[in-house]
Amino acid sequence: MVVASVALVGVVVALAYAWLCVAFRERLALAHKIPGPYVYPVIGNLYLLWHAVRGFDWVFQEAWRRSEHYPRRVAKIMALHRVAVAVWSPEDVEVILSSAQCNEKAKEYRFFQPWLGDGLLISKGDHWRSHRKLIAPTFHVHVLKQFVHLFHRNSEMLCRRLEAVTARTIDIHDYVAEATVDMLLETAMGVRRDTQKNTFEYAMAVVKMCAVLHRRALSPWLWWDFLFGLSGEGRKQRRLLDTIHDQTREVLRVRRAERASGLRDALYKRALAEDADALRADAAARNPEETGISYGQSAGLRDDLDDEYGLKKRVLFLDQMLDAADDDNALTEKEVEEEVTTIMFEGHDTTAAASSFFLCLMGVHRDVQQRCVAELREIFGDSDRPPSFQDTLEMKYLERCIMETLRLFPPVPLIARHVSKNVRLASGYVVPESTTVVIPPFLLHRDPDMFPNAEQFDPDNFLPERCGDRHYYAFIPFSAGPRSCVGRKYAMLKLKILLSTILRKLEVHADVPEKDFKLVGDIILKRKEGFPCRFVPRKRPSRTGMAG
Ligand code: HEM
Repeated sequence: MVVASVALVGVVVALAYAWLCVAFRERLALAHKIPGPYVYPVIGNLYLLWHAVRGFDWVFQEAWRRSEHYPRRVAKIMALHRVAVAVWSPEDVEVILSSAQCNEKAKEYRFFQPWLGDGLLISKGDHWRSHRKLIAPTFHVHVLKQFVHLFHRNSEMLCRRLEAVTARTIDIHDYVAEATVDMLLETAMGVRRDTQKNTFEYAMAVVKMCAVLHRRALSPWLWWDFLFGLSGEGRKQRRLLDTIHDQTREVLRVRRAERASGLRDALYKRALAEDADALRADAAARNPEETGISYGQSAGLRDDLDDEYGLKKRVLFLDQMLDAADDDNALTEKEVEEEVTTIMFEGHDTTAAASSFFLCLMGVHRDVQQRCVAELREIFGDSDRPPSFQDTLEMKYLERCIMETLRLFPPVPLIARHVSKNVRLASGYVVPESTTVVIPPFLLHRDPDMFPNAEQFDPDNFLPERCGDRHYYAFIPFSAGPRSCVGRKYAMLKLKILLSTILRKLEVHADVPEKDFKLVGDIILKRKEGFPCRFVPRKRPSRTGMAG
């Protein structure tokens, strides 16, 4: 009886498999031409997921090691009729990111749905297009200039917290995560930090939520919503989402109340008054040609963040959302919540990771740190004055260090797209329709043809003369093309002000060289061991010479 049942199941599986092979023969034939690890019948490459039991840092290291087996920088994995293709040469990445047929996020992003709903990161079609048109102008550089003093004030507050723990080894991520949430609240959302409860709790809930999504993506038995809902991970997700969505609702409540009491833009106006001198100096120095804030050779790629409509309307992100909901009925209440939740996530955890990697690298490369400090002393002398927007344009070496950090440790280590029609890559392979294409900036950025000594930390990789001839798509920490990061200029400005303020006041020390970082390719790239650093107050330069 048992034998007969097993035989019956075997026959059903074999027939179903044979049917899939026939029904999807074109897709499978194209997929089989792409190199990849050995594909077993039925389970395909699913066996690779069992490596997850060895830990997620191990999965990341293993994928990195195996990528060396594919010199054309294309590889596929498959199971049944489903195919995923990874591409990490600039030419192939360009084909995918610039193609209108590849504008849709991969199906796997559905795991974000309970968290972000149909927010900009995962939405598609006309919904995405109309929301992007509303949101992009609120991150135009002319809006961002208003934020300089708010970024600085929050950076100073962070420095005071770091001064209270000098000489102790701390996990700097815990500190910058809270600070980057506070900055986001005070700038894009226009609400004062002190109107919000516990932003640290929110920041930590986001970190844990990314880990839940990562574990789910690597555990096929949790892909089914029903089973996931019953699992411990599902329960954890529900608890974390309560904290995260509470924060969104609280932000909306406060800003709505301010608008109702006629305090719209109050924060901005108050901040203007507080920092009027710095802003006046900034305006005087403003060069209309200079939109500032570059991000490597990708600066040559113009997109909707460069359009001049940002000049006409300088509205904060959250006010733009509320105007669209209250005045124009262009957004529903739910849509506003989803976009706020999306920006709250994308806008802080990415910059927290970038700052944490940067500070750890500075702590190890003391000579590079010294050059950053020397540049800051040229800009500010020995004055404590706050930075202006113009100052941030002078921070050329610091900018190169930030970009080199984003090259080696891109906060978003994987980008994934759904390809709706067959797409021929520059390498000649054809990605079949209905495929997930994965782009790992982490591997792309370590291409020795694009970056000599690709594994070394070398800020000179971003000297203008080295960027000139490099492929535009060789460095894409913010992605590229129509779905590029809407907050990239905001991020670069925030990073420059936050990191320059820290380096002006504090020396940073770290002991672990980057080759020993245990990386976890989570939704946002992290280190398994955290980001251990020590801070020491920086001595002021003497009149006769420079102190350390
Ligand atoms: C160092 C900081 C940042 C990095 C490295 C980064 C990176 C990225 C990347 C790679 C994408 C594309 C993701 C994908 O296609 O799956 C993206 C999208 C996005 N980012 Fe960022 N980001 C950063 C900061 C920010 C900030 C500060 C904000 C907002 C304030 C933001 C908002 C967004 C949004 C809304 C999208 C979705 C855009 C769309 O699909 O139209 N990001 N980001």
